[in-house]
Amino acid sequence: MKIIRTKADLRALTESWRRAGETIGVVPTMGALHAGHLSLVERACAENDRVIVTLFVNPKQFNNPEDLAKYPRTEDSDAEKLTPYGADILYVPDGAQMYPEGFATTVSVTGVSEGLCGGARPGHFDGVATVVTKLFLQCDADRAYFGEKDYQQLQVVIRLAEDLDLKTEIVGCPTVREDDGLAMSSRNLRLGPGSREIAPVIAQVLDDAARVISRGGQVAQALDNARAALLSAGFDTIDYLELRSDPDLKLMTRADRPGRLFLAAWLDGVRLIDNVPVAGLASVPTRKDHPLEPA
Ligand SMILES: Nc1ncnc2c1ncn2[C@@H]1O[C@H](COP(=O)(O)OP(=O)(O)OP(=O)(O)O)[C@@H](O)[C@H]1O
Ligand SMILES: CC(C)(CO)[C@@H](O)C(=O)[O-]
Ligand code: BAL
Repeated sequence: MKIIRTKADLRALTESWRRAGETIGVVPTMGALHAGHLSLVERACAENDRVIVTLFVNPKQFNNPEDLAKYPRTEDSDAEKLTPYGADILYVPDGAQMYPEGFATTVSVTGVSEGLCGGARPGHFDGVATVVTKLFLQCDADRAYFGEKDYQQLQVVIRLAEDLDLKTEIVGCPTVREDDGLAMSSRNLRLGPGSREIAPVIAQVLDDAARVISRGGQVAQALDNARAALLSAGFDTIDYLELRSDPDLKLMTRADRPGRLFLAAWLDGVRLIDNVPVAGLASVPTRKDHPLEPA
């Protein structure tokens, strides 16, 4: 696997692959690779002739300077972890390659980017949409691979690829979890040992709430119970815990169609996110069954 740092070197390679009629898959990352990322790389290698993994900690998607400063940077071990997978290139552009002086364009997606992480991290999805559009074009990508752990991001990217008539097909991949259920995430590295033990409560409360809701239980009550369980386990703040329809991410107050529960919460100064599917009910309980449920 070659490490490439400039757009010009990348272009020379992608053009030679194109001349040979080869397909190109891209896996955008911010590094600190774990088995979640590697599952995307494995799939990309199975479905494309050539694979580019990108590593760029994108300043435009961080609304919190401390979060950006503390983001893990582990290029050498990332390159080592990728070696057995057969990716062709690790593309590591710097800020000047991505945002040269005078850069003045933002890609902004409405609708699916609103609320959830878009509400809690103002400007975040503009930064993501702008950088992934550039990465798809720089890599001349036929396919791009994204994890469902960042489900709202996946929907934002699907929308922008369709709206901008990009040729890149967006492939969503399931969330990879630790044995105790915690969704793998680069930010997990920042949890102390005590917090690491508490963190899987996120997956447990989401699973419990999803089960209650898909059996017809009241959404508001299930979410209140989940919030109480998180706070008593030691989480400091809950940015959001919401039921949204899937895939348009509209707020739902009952599971009358397929939906997802979305959660972002702070533990030990680290912001963790997760989501789980909620099956739509075949027969929807009426307002009479649940008089306290909001309409
Ligand atoms: N546990 C996971 N399972 C599947 N895909 C994942 C997982 N974690 C991250 N990804 C995907 O990997 C890609 C790159 O993500 P990123 O580099 O931000 O890693 P991350 O672990 O999500 O880090 P962060 O701590 O910033 O959330 C994204 O498409 C993301 O959805
Ligand atoms: C897609 C992405 C690499 C864009 O910077 C980032 O948001 C991420 O790692 O999920
Ligand atoms: N995993 C999404 C990238 C971010 O948190 O900024």
